[in-house]
Amino acid sequence: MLFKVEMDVNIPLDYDPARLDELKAAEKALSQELQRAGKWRHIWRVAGQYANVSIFDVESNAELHDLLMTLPLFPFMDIRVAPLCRHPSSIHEDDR
Ligand SMILES: O=C(O)CC1=CCC(=O)O1
Repeated sequence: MLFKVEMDVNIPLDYDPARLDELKAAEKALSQELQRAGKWRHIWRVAGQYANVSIFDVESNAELHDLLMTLPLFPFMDIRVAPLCRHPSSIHEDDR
């Protein structure tokens, strides 16, 4: 199942910079692990914003929920999720 996930990151201005660096490093490591596993298909920075648009490929709504909850930056994120399905004009056979 494919989902568009929009993540806005809002870090408090007085948050400890060293702790923030740790969280960002952990977030990057987990994101890249999930990308290698094929679960996190795409991640794009939204220009001019501390935000991304991502495409996830997971088995269920519950798997997506559990995965998003494990993100180290989850406590600082506003997340919007939209389910995706194949567009009838798509030429990509592997789109589902
Ligand atoms: O910087 C972001 O958009 C938040 C984020 C998600 C995965 C990652 O590595 O950073």
